[in-house]
Formats: sequence, C-alpha cells, structure tokens
Amino acid sequence: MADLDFFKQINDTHGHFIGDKVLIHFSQTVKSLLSESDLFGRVGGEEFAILLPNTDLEDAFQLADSIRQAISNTVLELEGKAVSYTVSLGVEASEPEDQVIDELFKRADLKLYGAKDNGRDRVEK
Ligand SMILES: Nc1nc2c(ncn2[C@@H]2O[C@H](COP(=O)(O)OP(=O)(O)OP(=O)(O)O)[C@@H](O)[C@H]2O)c(=O)[nH]1
Repeated sequence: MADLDFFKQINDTHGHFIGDKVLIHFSQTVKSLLSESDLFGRVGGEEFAILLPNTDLEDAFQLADSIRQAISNTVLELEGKAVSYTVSLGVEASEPEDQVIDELFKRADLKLYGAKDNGRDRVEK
C-alpha cells in the first residue's frame, strides 16, 4: 500500500489542480517501475495498492523503496511552480491462511501506518 505524504498540504499550498497533477505523476512513476504481471490501482484519494504476484517480500520491499526514492528525488515543474512530495509505503506478503484479499490489504495498511508514524518518506515491511 502506498499513500502520499501530507497531500492535504500540497492541495492547500498549490491548489487542487496541481494536487491532481501530482497524483498523475505518482501513477506514471509507479507504472514505469512495474512489470506487466503486476497490478496497480487507486484505492482512495491519495492511497494506492500495488500487487506483485511473482515477487517475494524482500524484492517487493526493494521495489517499494525504488518507488519511494524516485518520488523523493523528483522536483516537478507545474504551472511555473517547483513542487516536490514524498510517499510512504507498507509491504506485506500474502499467506496461505488469507481467505480474502482484504486480509492482505489490512496487514499492508498497518505497515503503512507504521511508515507514517516513523516519519514518512519510508517503507515498512
Ligand atoms: N487534488 C486532489 N486532492 C485529493 C483527491 N482525493 C483526495 N484528495 C485530498 O487528499 C487529502 C488527504 O489528506 P489527509 O487524509 O489529511 O492526508 P495527508 O495530508 O496526505 O496526510 P498523511 O497521509 O498523514 O501524510 C485531502 O485534503 C483530500 O481533499 C484528488 O483526487 N485530487
């Protein structure tokens, strides 16, 4: 699970239109780093789910950190303004006991909250 950091502040500082552009930039960045078999979708305002069916937990962590770094290292030029932002991610592996995908999402969300609590712009697994 991935959630943009302090996104309300981006909207408040730069306006909703630039906020939308940031969401698009995030989606494009993630897509550019995924394989064809991976799944990616928006699950809330500034929250996204990434499913990596053929990837173990360690490789998923590395991919999540590549996404984090790609975002953190970018300064966008939008409407003549320099805009930077960060993202926090929580990574979890599916377990044989999982009955529905929501169980995996819930665990990944807990890791995401940990990433937020531990300072944002980070990945927890
Ligand atoms: N521009 C834009 N803003 C959106 C969209 N969907 C949700 N938002 C905004 O996203 C913001 C989310 O704010 P919060 O839930 O407080 O989270 P946050 O500011 O990112 O803070 P943390 O998640 O704790 O780092 C709200 O201000 C929403 O209005 C959208 O489609 N476009």
